[in-house]
Amino acid sequence: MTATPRTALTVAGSDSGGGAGIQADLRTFFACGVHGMTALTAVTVQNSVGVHGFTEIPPDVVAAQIEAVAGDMGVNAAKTGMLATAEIISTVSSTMDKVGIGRGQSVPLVVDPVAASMHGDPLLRDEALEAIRTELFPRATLVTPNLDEVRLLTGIDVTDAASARRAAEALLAFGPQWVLVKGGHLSDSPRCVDLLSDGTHVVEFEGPRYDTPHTHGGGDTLASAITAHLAKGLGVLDAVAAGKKFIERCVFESYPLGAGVGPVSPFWRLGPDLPSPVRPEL
Ligand SMILES: Nc1ncnc2c1ncn2[C@@H]1O[C@H](COP(=O)(O)OP(=O)(O)O)[C@@H](O)[C@H]1O
Ligand SMILES: Cc1ncc(COP(=O)(O)OP(=O)(O)O)c(N)n1
Repeated sequence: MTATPRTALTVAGSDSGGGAGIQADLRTFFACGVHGMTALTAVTVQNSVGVHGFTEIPPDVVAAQIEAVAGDMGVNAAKTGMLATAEIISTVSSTMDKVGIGRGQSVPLVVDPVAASMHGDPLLRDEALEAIRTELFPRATLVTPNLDEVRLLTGIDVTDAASARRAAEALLAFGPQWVLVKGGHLSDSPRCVDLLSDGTHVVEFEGPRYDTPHTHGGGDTLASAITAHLAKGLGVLDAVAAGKKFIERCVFESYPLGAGVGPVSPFWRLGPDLPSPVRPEL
């Protein structure tokens, strides 16, 4: 018997293609060495070419999943991804308070404000954006929007470092402790720069931009790697630094699958004997 591992909870939707959503979160938690737990919010019909529809889980069932694992197994850090509706967002927000997860409580909460897939297919009902701003963001230790989500949430079009800083300030006004503005979509930029701010510290995490179309699940993988490192006891700055290093390599190791966009790969972390695009014969 070994020691009890650290635990991370993801509250998110299922991607039937296995590259994003709860599947990406679980494989990232595993690769980062924490025990992953799930509260499913929606079932998407999804593959490499897009999201063909989704069905939500009843809010009381979402709450029951969170309470079941928090009460019995304990949660060291949590993240939210696709939440689909305003009702689910409200229920998740109040349940997080009830079980002691989120800003001002002992367990950190990472909020990835998933609104649409990379193909532009909606993953959030239109009326739910306001609930993300007013109910979820004030409870977040860290929020991790991509540039499309920044535009939806603040109206700010991020084109450079100065507008990324303005966007971070606008997002901090909704009440999260930290904001990470992800720069992956600035495809004109030769480097991928993610800007982290709590209003006092402003840090740019800069890395290479790999020339690959296969970045499905990148946002989920980054947010869950950060969550895993928070679960292991790192502070936000160190957890984001570790998450950025992790996602860089996952993008480098991404692989084609299906006719469209393939997923980023956390397999590299698990050693040379596991399936990896660098060993295509497997
Ligand atoms: N081509 C790439 N090469 C290296 N890192 C990338 C690449 N594309 C995105 N990233 C990184 O992956 C993470 C997710 O970024 P982004 O694509 O902006 O979010 P999302 O997947 O939510 O749309 C960020 O850390 C970003 O810098
Ligand atoms: C079920 C589900 N959740 C989230 C996403 C979006 O994931 P993300 O990591 O932002 O990746 P891309 O959509 O950019 O590939 C999803 N597609 N499905």
